[in-house]
Amino acid sequence: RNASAPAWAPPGAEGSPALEPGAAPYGNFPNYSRFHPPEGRVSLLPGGLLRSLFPAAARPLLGLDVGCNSGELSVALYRHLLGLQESEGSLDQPAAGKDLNLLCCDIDPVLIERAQQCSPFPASISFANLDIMDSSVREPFLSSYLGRFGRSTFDIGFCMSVTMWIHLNHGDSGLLEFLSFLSSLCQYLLIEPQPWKCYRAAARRLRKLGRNDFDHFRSLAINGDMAARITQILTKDCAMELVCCFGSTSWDRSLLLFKSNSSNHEGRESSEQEQ
Ligand SMILES: C[S@@+](CC[C@H](N)C(=O)[O-])C[C@H]1O[C@@H](n2cnc3c(N)ncnc32)[C@H](O)[C@@H]1O
Repeated sequence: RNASAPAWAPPGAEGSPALEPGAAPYGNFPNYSRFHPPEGRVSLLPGGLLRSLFPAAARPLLGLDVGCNSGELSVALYRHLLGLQESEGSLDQPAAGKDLNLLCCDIDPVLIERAQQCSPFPASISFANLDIMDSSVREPFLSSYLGRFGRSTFDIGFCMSVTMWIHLNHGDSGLLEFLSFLSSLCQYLLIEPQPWKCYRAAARRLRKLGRNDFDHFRSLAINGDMAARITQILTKDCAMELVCCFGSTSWDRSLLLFKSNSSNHEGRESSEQEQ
């Protein structure tokens, strides 16, 4: 690794002038998808996933992508889950027989602007600048989006390579609050947690630079096998069950799918009503 690149940067980011050390304290790397391409992760998900998770849903499905960066993974997920080919644009009918609306948010307004400009599916994928940890803003914002569909929760949430940044910036309590919030908001949750070695690298690099933003790091009691810890929190404290682990990507990260056991989710209500 090039000494001038941040240690928490994606592999291959060496020497990129856009990745100045300390320039991305939230993991808000520009061009992130170039270094951590979406294909490596979406290809782990079965194409018919939505149909198997929501066999009875007659209405459009709603998804929330937290920490979407400039949207490349969001668009790839949308295409993959609906069975659309790369060449197909917004006029094409989803082949998987499901209608999906995605709300994608990120704390970085510049990344969101880029995502909005490049989105091939503006009618179905919305990008919004939102700090998901700011409850005074997120609650009205998300309620307003859900309200447009007459809903109060999402069918599925995506949280890909985001938990470490929430954890480093907001500590153990922030991570617990974040997971609890997501589990109350989404019937299913797909999470790609960063492993602990990434934390060490991120904190070490910023410490060397004299930054103390990640003071939380030394006091984190939630540590070690992060996939196991996050699974434990979601299943013990957040009334979710682990449905599936889609395996590790070549970057040693698991894709974990959880399902809420709570009866608050409309997906369950509507499929029960339909029977
Ligand atoms: C490492 S990138 C992952 C991007 C994308 N999810 C992927 O996996 O390709 C982490 C993203 O989370 C965003 N992020 C971090 N903290 C956030 C917060 N509190 N609210 C919203 N987005 C946040 C960062 O800006 C960054 O774009």
